[in-house]
Amino acid sequence: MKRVAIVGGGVAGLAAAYELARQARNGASLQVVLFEASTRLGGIIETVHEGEFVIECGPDAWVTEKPWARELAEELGLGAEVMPSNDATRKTYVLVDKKLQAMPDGMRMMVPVDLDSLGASELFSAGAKLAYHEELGRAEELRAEAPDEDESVAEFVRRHFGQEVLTKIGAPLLSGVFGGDVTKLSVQAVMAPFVAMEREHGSLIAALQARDAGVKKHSVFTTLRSGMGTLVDRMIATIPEDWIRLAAEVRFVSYGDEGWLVGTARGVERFDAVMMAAPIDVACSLLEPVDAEMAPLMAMEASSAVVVAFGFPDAAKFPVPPGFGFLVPPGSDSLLLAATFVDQKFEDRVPQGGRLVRAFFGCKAAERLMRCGNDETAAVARMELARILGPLPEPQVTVVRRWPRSLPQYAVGHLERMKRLDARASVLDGLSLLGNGYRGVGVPDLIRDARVAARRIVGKSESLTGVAEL
Ligand SMILES: Cc1c2[nH]c(c1CCC(=O)O)Cc1[nH]c(c(CCC(=O)O)c1C)Cc1[nH]c(c(CCC(=O)O)c1C)Cc1[nH]c(c(C)c1CCC(=O)O)C2
Repeated sequence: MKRVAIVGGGVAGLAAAYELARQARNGASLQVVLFEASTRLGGIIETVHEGEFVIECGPDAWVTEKPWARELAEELGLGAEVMPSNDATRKTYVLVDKKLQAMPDGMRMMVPVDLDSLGASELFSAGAKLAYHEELGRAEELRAEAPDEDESVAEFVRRHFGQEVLTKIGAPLLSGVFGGDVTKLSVQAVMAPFVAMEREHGSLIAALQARDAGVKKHSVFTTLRSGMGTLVDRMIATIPEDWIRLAAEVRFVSYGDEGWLVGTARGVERFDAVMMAAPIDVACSLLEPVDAEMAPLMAMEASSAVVVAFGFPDAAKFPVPPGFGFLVPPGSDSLLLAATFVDQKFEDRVPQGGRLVRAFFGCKAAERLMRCGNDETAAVARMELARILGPLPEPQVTVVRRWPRSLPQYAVGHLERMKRLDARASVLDGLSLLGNGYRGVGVPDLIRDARVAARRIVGKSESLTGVAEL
C-alpha cells in the first residue's frame, strides 16, 4: 500500500488525483489524501452560470495544439462537449494610438505565415512590413547567429523583426499569454518552438511556411460547451470522496528515513510520496525547510490578474468590432491588459442576442485593484472599456475575480533553473513538483505533468501523447 499526499486541489492536483484514482480502480494499491487549503476545488478554473450566460472566471479555453486537456475531457465522457473557438471570425486587435487595430490574418504569435496578408494591415508602418519581408532573406545570417544561451523574448523578436513589431504585437501578445514583461521572459521557456525553428531554418517565416504547407488548420482554442468548470467537476466525480480534504491547509512537510510527514491543523500523517501541486510560492515555503537550496530556485516573480465579466441581454446596444478581443501594449494609458468578446469567440455563452465581455487587468493595475471592492473594480472596468469601445449599457450580470500571483514569470535562464531544481528534487524520493511554475503555464501542460507524475508513482508507463520520457 503506497500512501500519497497531494498538496493543492487546482487543476494539477486534481489531475494527479484523477490519475491515481484511475490506477487504483485498475488494481494499484494506493491510499491518497488531497489537501486543499480553501473550501473549493479547481483553483483558478471556475465557471459561473447566470441565466444562460456561461462566465469563465479563469481560463476560458486551452490551446488546441496541446492534446492533453482534450484527451482528459474525452476520457471523462465529455467528448461531445469539446468545442472549438469560432476561428472563421477570429481577429485579435491591439490598442495603438487609442484605437483598436486588427492584427493581420494568419499570424502565429508575431510571425506571419503569409506575407501578402501584411499588405493591407494598418497596424504596421512600411518599415515594419519591410522588416518582415527581409527576415526571409536573412535566414542564413539568423541561423548562423542563433545563440546557444537563453535570452529574453524581446531580444529574440527584435533580432528577427525589429523594434516596431516587438512593441506593437510582441509585447501585448506575451502579456496576453504570459502576463509578463518581454524584456524579462525567457524565450527558451515561453517560445521553445520558435527557438527550434530558428536553429533549423534561421527565418521563422520560412520555418512556418515549411511546417504549415498542406496542414489542415485547426482552431486556436478549444473549450467545453458548458465551461471549463465541467472538466473540474467530472474529475472530482471520479475521485473517491474520502481522498479529498477541504479547508485543510498544509502547514509543514518534512522528509526523512521514514518517508514524508505532512502536517495540518488536524495533525501529522506519514506518506511515501508527496505531489506538491500548490502555487509555487506556497510550495517554495513548504519545501524550504526540507532543502534550503531548492527555495532560491523556486523564488519567482508572478503576475496577478483581475478578471471582470459583464453580460448584456442585447448585443445591439453594445456593438464591438468583429473578433475575439483585444490586447493592450505595455505603456498605454489604458489600465486594461486585454479584453475578450466572449460571445464572438465561442458559441453558446450567452442568451440569444446577448453579449459577454471579459476585461483583464494585470501588473500594477491588478495589484491596485486587488485591494478594491467588487463594485469599485467593476466601475473601473466599465470606464476603461468605454474609453475604447464606446459607452456601455447597464450590465445584467457582473462577475469579478482576483487571482493574486497566479501566473509565474519564466525569466531568462528558467530552463537551466528547472534542471537544477529537478536535480535537487530527485534526491527527495517520492517528491513531484506540479503546477504552473515549472514546465508550462497552460491547462494542458498541467494535466500532462500531473498524470505523468502519478503514473510514475504507481510504476506504470502507459504513454501520453507526445510525452517521450515514458
Ligand atoms: C490577459 C491574459 C489573457 N490570457 C492570459 C492572460 C495573462 C494574464 C493572466 O491570466 O494572469 C493567460 C493565457 N493566455 C493563453 C494561455 C495559455 C498558454 C499555453 O497554453 O501555453 C495563458 C496562460 C493563451 C492565449 N491567449 C492569447 C493567445 C494569442 C492568440 C492569437 O494569436 O490571436 C494565446 C495563445 C491572447 C489573449 N489572451 C487574453 C486575451 C483577451 C487575448 C486576445 C483575445 C482572445 O482571444 O480572447 C487574456
